[in-house]
Amino acid sequence: MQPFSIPLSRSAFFRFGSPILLALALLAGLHRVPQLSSTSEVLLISLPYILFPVAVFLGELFNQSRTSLAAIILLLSYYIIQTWLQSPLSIQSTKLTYTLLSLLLPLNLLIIHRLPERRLLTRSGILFLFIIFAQFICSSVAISYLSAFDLSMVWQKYLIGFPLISRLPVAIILLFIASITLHAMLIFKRNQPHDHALFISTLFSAITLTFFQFPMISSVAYTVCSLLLLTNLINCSHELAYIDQLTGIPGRRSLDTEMKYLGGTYSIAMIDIDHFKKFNDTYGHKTGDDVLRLVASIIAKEANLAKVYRYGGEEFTIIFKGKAQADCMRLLEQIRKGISAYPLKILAHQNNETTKDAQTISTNITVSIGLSGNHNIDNPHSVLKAADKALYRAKSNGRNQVVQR
Ligand SMILES: Nc1nc2c(ncn2[C@@H]2O[C@H](COP(=O)(O)OP(=O)(O)OP(=O)(O)O)[C@@H](O)[C@H]2O)c(=O)[nH]1
Repeated sequence: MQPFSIPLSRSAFFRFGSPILLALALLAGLHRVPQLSSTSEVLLISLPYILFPVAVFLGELFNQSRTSLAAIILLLSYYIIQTWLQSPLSIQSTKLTYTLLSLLLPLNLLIIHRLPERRLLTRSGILFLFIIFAQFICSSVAISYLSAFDLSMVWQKYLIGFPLISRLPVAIILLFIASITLHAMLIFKRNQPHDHALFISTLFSAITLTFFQFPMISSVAYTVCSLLLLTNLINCSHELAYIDQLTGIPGRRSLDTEMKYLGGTYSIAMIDIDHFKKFNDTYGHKTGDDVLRLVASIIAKEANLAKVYRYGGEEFTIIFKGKAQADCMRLLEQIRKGISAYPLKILAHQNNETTKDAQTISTNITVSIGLSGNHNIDNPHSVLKAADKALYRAKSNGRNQVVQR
């Protein structure tokens, strides 16, 4: 179950909508490309050569190797465009290079989804890079061989084009549309950072190759694309630091940051799952993880506007800004009752922790809650300590209850 408090920048709508809006803005501005000085032109042409390697490096640093691979492919395709596609497409070898690049690029970006999220220099990463290299060599050989023949008949017969809109054959435009749709569907289905990265890469390479007749299109579109990939990676690093990976809600670091800025009236609640060790021991660690995710999502949903954090282990913290202790009791009781009444259907993995051996069981869990407001306490850490003491009392009073300071 997914947590309910996903920030806008990580939502599927944002990950889908923001590149689309930028792409539309870019398309709308295509006819109005300003006259650039030669220095600005050189700078613009150089930007993707600088930004994509940075994206490869950051992707490796933040364990996002699929984003790194996408950046490598885009860097290579940009090099091909700048080196071999600056002559008119009426030249046979240029046309062949353009067609092969437009065909292979979306296919390779699709393949990346199938690769495991490992570092670049592991077996799957090296194998993929070798396949890219092999494609490059085979394409070069094919282009130099086929350039000797007149292929205009084949071109017209099989790759029908609309020269007024695009130099790209309709079949390849359709391939781009299909792969963009697929990447978009994956964003809405599972919303992983690399789904966003591959969607961006396919979208902007499609724009470049479809509207190839516009001057500087590759430099502008690839620069926007590399900046979006970098933004995606920076977002990932923030997520790694501040979001708890298991439950998807903010983690301890977020809580520590928030505590520094707490002022005025506020209250803090500490929530602890009862007999959680027993869950792990009886049903296995994976079931324990499922329970943690579920409890996090129930608390995040019920807490309304209050901020929820995973404090660590099976403990959660809620910060109620602007609320005195007494004002939080009703909501906390609601959370406690909500969790204890939840008909848990969990996959019990037993001793052998494989999904195949798992069976569904129905059970219930309870939580104990300690609450403290900041009345007469001078700093947030002491308030949290007081809430923790109240939680301890809730445990020793028999669990499944809310106790205030
Ligand atoms: N599955 C899973 N278990 C965790 C995680 N973090 C901590 N735990 C387990 O949480 C359990 C906490 O157990 P205890 O602190 O003894 O508390 P308890 O069993 O909940 O008992 P009371 O708090 O006294 O009701 C330990 O078994 C930890 O291994 C996690 O991320 N996943």
